[in-house]
Amino acid sequence: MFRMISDIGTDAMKDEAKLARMNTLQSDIEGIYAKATVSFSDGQTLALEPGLTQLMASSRNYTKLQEAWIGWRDNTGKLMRDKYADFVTLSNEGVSSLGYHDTGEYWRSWYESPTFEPDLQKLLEELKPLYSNLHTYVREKLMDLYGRDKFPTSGQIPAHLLGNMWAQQWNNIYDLVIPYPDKTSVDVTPELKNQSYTPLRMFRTAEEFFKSLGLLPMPDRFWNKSIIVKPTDRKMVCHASAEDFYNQKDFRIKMCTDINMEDLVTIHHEMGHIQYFMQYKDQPVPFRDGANPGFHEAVGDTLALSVATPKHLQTIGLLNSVENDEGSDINYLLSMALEKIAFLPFGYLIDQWRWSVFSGETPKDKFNDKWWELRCKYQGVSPPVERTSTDFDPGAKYHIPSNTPYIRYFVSFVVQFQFHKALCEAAGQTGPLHKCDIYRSKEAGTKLGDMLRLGSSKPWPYAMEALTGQPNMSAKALMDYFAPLTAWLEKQNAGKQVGWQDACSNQRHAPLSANEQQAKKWLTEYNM
Ligand SMILES: C[C@H](N[C@H](C(=O)O)[C@@H]1CCCN1C(=O)[C@@H](N)CC(=O)O)C(=O)N1CCC[C@H]1C(=O)O
Ligand SMILES: [Zn+2]
Repeated sequence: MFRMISDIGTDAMKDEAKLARMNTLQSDIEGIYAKATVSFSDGQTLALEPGLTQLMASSRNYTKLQEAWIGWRDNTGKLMRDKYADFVTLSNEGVSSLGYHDTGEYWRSWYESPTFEPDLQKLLEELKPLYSNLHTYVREKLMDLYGRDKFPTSGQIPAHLLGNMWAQQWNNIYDLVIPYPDKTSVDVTPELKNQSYTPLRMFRTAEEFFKSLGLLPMPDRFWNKSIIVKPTDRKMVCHASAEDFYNQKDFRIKMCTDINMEDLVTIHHEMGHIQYFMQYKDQPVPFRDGANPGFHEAVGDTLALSVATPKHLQTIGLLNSVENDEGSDINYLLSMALEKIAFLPFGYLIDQWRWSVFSGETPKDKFNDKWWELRCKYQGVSPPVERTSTDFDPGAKYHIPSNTPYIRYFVSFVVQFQFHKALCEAAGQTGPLHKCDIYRSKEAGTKLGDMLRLGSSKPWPYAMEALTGQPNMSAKALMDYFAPLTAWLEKQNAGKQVGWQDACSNQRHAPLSANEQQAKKWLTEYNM
């Protein structure tokens, strides 16, 4: 039932005036986020999409990145803190009449599991070694590029250097960390541009993958009513989304599509929601949901695990040659780790923060301290500049002002590898999981479609068992997928300080002395 009354549901809020106040606060907060831009010292003013997103992805100028990072937070979160605190109070009052202690408890109830929180913690712990090894490898490369004196002695990576406004996924710094530069590079963004792909062609390419599995095509109304490019005549929240109009025929995507690989993956993500909406459209309305919210997030990403393979990209003409050697393999696995492994602590900590706010554990004057306590501890990222309690950095991330729960993405990034493994088996693929492409497999499509059609009519362990043969969330498929990379990273990091201290320190590393620089240069050349 999460979808129908995901915020509170009007029927839950007895007091009309309080409901009106809560909705006003929510729309004020969303309005701040929607209108925010950053004006730079050089006179340039950028909106989040495409300007700031492209800058965070492609700039290698430490100071420019820092200016964008601070400016975005000054013009979003910093303006929301007090309103958000009032919103939390009213949101909790709303759910208390539904019988929940607070909004966080209500949101967790959608997973229908008394062990949901410890299960999540166990998954994160299982995945921590792989994340720590990736973090260490990336940190070393960034220290070489930006200088050790920019990095805290406690081991975190400054959050503005990871190619993304929130450091949530690091795929945009792939070129800075690529293990074997002379081997196949999987980034097809240049090729998308060379072949003058348009947003529509990107959407048609995604649809063709779904149809190749025997899944449902996008209906005409979808193509007529969706908005897939940033409108020039009016303001629109560009953050990509997919909506179900609950009339069994109207399903739409809104997205300011940029011509790059990241957006091609996002298109699959959004189209995965549409496919789910359509597959369960004949269920009674209360069952027109995902089996749990994480399942809804995992559909499109699961298919994108096939689409992103060099083999598939070659099949659709976006990669002209595929080399089958260890170096190309590691290059590919690292690019996937920058998107999937890097995300895990981020996907976990957003609602750890929010649940602690809803429960009352984190009061308003501790909002930002708690946020950086979690970011430093779980994600191993640090703020580029000192933060104060009047900052409100959580508010700089879409899902906080839009009040969209986030643990669903952590669940999705785990279960999508279970789904991928099950569909690869159904498709009769036997090689390593990261090379599997289920393209054109009707067996895989039937298996997935059968699970999607259930909607939320069965408990999610039933749906999980129907698809994968067992009822639990498990990190095993994800670990199997990345196994070759794990071994390679451990070798790369041998002798290095792996990991970071829980708390971020303000102290930075001393710069290398001249002869230390020289020694490092020789070492690097020698290792080559
Ligand atoms: C880009 C994506 N946009 C969301 C999504 O598609 O989930 C949008 C905004 C919030 C909910 N939403 C919807 O479309 C829902 N209506 C879907 C549904 O009905 O369940 C997004 O936010 N992502 C993708 C990766 C991680 C996360 C991020 O970018 O941080
Ligand atoms: Zn989604």
